[in-house]
Amino acid sequence: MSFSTLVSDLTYRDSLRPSPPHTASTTGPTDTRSQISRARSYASTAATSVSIAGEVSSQLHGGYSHPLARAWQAERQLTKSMLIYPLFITDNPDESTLIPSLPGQRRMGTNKLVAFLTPLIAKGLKSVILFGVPLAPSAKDPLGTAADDPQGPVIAGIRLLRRAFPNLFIIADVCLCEYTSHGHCGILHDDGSLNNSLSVDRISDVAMAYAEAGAHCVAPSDMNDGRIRAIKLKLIEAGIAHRIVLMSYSAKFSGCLYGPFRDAAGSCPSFGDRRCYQLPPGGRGLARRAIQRDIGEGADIIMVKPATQYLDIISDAKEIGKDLPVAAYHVSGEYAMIHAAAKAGVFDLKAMAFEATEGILRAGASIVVSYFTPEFLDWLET
Ligand SMILES: NCc1[nH]cc(CCC(=O)O)c1CC(=O)O
Ligand SMILES: [Zn+2]
Ligand SMILES: [Zn+2]
Repeated sequence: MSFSTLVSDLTYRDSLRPSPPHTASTTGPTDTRSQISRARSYASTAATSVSIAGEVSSQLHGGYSHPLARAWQAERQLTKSMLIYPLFITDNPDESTLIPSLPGQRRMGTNKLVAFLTPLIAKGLKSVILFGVPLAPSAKDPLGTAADDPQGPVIAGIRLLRRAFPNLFIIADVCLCEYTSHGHCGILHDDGSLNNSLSVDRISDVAMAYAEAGAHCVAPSDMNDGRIRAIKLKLIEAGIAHRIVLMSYSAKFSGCLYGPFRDAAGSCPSFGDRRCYQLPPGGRGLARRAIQRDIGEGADIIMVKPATQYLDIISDAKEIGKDLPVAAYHVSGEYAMIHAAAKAGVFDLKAMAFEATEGILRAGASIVVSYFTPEFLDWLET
């Protein structure tokens, strides 16, 4: 064993010795004195700077005892401009109903939007994502015709919000499941499977209609293969690609966390499930391929959804797409779980909302779609 290995080995073993007990958040004067004298004794006994460094680097609390110093430990601190708030807009203009499975969230008609959003915008709301909810059963058909109805809730909502709130960034979720009679995210073959090419044609037409109505961003959440490329090409052809952000739900996993959303949007499939077009929860490689593909097809932002069960995917997305922003959707089931657990006394709602959202940022996201947005506008200063 060489001298330097011996020294570092001794230092390492010393660091394993029990240190004097101290209180959780502060280090008392005795403790500090004993550290200094121990550090000095290392310095004076043969031990080189290696062992001093070992002793000193075991002390981490000093770097984060103050709240500001704690905040500085995060690579990305949560700010209001990172948040996107989901809005469910119904085809009944005067409707405003609480959604039972999404505590505190409402389904609203266009006549209710301005009064609802005015105070939120005053508190710093920067962006919303719109979902259309046709309530009339007659509004649904196999092609999801209502999705781009010029009088429908999304297009009417975009026009209205652009006029009422010139600084609000408006995102339109693009999918057919809210509008199809079968509740699937595309157009089907006779055997009930997705017809990918017809679906992509239709989805890209719907995206164009939202972009032309004034959305700043279109966000296809359907997962049909090739839809990003199809939308980008149509945007280019129409000469509006330079002013529309294309946000792809690239890594969207199937699972049980979308239940409250499907309640809210009335988009539960009438048969089967979404497994053949949403990713299997264990499919990390598939998610990486989907992210790579969507970047190659022209996505400007990539999204991972759900969020807290998929932090590794968010981190993969940031690594694969290091030159574009990564968004995460903290979905309805995650929100409902936090509410239910807080109500049962498991934890404090606000503390958990922060912990979950900070985890999402730490993993690599810089944009978060969150039902907690109105609360964060109260909780955050900037
Ligand atoms: N394509 C529809 C869509 N867009 C966003 C969500 C989920 C959002 C949430 O759960 O909050 C869903 C549900 C689904 O795929 O069934
Ligand atoms: Zn869908
Ligand atoms: Zn399929």
